[in-house]
Amino acid sequence: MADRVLCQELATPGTHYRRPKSGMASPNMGYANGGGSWRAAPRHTQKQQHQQQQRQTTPQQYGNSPGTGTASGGGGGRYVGKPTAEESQTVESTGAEVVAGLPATPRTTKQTRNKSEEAINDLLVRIPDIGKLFDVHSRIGNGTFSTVLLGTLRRESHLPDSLRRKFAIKHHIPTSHPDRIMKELQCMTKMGGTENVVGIHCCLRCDASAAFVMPYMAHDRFHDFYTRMDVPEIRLYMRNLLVALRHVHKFDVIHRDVKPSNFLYNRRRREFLLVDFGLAQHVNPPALGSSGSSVANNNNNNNSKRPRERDAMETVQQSAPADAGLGGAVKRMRLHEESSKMPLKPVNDIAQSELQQSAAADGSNPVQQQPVQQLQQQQQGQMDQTPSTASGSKYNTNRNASVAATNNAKCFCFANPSVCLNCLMKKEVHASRAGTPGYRPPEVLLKYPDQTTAVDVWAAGVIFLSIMSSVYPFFKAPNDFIALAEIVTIFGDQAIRKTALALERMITLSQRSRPLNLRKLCLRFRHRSVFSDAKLLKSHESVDGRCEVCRNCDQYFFNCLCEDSEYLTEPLDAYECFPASAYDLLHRLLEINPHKRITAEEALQHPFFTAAEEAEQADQDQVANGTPQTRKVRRQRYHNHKTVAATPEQLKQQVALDLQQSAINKL
Ligand SMILES: Nc1ncnc2c1ncn2[C@@H]1O[C@H](COP(=O)(O)OP(=O)(O)OP(=O)(O)O)[C@@H](O)[C@H]1O
Repeated sequence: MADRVLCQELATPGTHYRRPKSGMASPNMGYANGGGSWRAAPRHTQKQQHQQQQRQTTPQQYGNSPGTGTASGGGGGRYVGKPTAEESQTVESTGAEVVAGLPATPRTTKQTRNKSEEAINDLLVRIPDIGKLFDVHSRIGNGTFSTVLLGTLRRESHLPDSLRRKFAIKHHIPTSHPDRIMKELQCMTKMGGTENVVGIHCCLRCDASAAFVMPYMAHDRFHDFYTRMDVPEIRLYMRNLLVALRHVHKFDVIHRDVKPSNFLYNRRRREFLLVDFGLAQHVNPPALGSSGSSVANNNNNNNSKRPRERDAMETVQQSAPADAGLGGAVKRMRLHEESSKMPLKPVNDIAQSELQQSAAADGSNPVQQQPVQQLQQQQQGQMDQTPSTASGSKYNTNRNASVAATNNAKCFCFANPSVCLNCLMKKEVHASRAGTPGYRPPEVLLKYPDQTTAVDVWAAGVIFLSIMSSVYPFFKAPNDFIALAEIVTIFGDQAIRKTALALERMITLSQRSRPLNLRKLCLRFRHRSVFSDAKLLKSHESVDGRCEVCRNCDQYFFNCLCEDSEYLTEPLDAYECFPASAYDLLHRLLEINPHKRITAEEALQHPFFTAAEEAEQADQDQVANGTPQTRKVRRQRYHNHKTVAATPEQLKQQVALDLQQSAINKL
């Protein structure tokens, strides 16, 4: 059982540590393997992995060559301006540089340029109207189900570059299901264009191909800024992300794919944009109680599927073994049930709708307390999940006839090469797992059917964790079981067990694991070069060259990350760069239990944001009143914010102090 998996880079790469002779696990050990035992990952291997990762994420640059964009449009497609300073630093999620103006000297390889041209040609051939309306310049993003290209209006081609409006044209691949495209479109028309949520200008369709025309936002690449932001900028980034989520959640919509590449950020202009509603889903309305009555609602979850990274709806009984065994190669795409079939609006209707912010947001969040889940059981080698109770679940399927009779029946699967009859008779559980690996919350990994907007809040927490720890991606597991094990490693087994119980899921773990301290984790990662220094190890080694390793976190004792560490660890205060409230917010965003997790709305009221806002306000007031002490006050506040809280108790006290401080500031 792989319930203790050290997340990536926990063992610090780059320094050579002697293996402890005590026989304890070494910090050089990285992932647990599929069977749950620790697999040694020597430092050089980790380094290689890291380098490989770096290579994978090395920016590919796609400039638009002067010839692009003219496939069907004659000379009008040439885009011959120079990039502005701002534009030339913009990037796309796959690492491609988006040169919004024409690069004087294309900096792309031939291969990437070809890909960009291929994408342009493909779009213009499949939807010829695009070529009549737009000059398409380059590919700016490439996802599983779409390619995003940069376009400008042909009728504005006579204007100087700086005056030509830019558009992001999202070209859906023809195999994308119309319902999925329709839902994405509906999300954007209903919610977009405000509060950092991407809007849509129009949608063009020709036969099986569809393209969205969205406002283009030049943006920076997460890779380039996540380690460079100071606290005010982190605050700004997180606030804007939460503002976007609050807006989306007001519509009872779960974005389901919150990750850095879907939250665009233009550092210079301080602009933000949440994009990609391809996996968005409506929160299930409250259960009707009677068996089988809400199957259609449940089916709403199945609205979007991604065959590669993002796996959407699968039945619990099918999903995990295939994933685990085949590394994600086998993906089922059960596209669309009757509830999601809606006629597409005529193109013109959509084109005219310039992002009305019409839909009333009542703010209610019908987070339903889920009725009892039906029994289901899996034997996955590493982990069993068995719902603890049985009764009238709304997720009945055609197998529901004998449910009452079989729910409490004994299971005979164990040690048998087949699923026992009793288990075969159990109802299927439909739980969406749409989303990007690494950002899936515990409830998704536990296959809890009644997922809410808390799914997005967890993902925001993972982004925050990446920023605070300077580790991106933070979680990187090959399948959902290891993903869950990574979470267990950090948050401890108790938290997961309790949540599983609260969600009426059962999780069996082979060993216990105490939680790590998030502050220690962040600072230890952030300053990995310091804490992994060979000299530091040397200074802690005994005369015979041994150094004790913590059995729980597998770090050398002086770097122990455990919440309740029994060791005297290296002091971290000197390296502190965050206010205590940042850790508190991180804890709340990454609350294991989705029912207890903070909402985006609440998070925006957290002292991490409010204390700073009020401090700023007080500063402004003082300036307005001509008080000469502004700088001193600011310094004092900065000092306050730097105050360190080492334990959870101190952390709470610190947050209370922050609150007090903000109350004083108000006065
Ligand atoms: N409005 C926009 N302005 C600028 N760039 C954009 C815009 N929309 C999308 N992009 C770029 O295109 C990339 C892919 O867009 P999007 O996520 O919508 O496509 P996708 O096919 O769903 O991708 P993925 O499968 O990776 O999520 C984004 O990460 C971003 O870099």
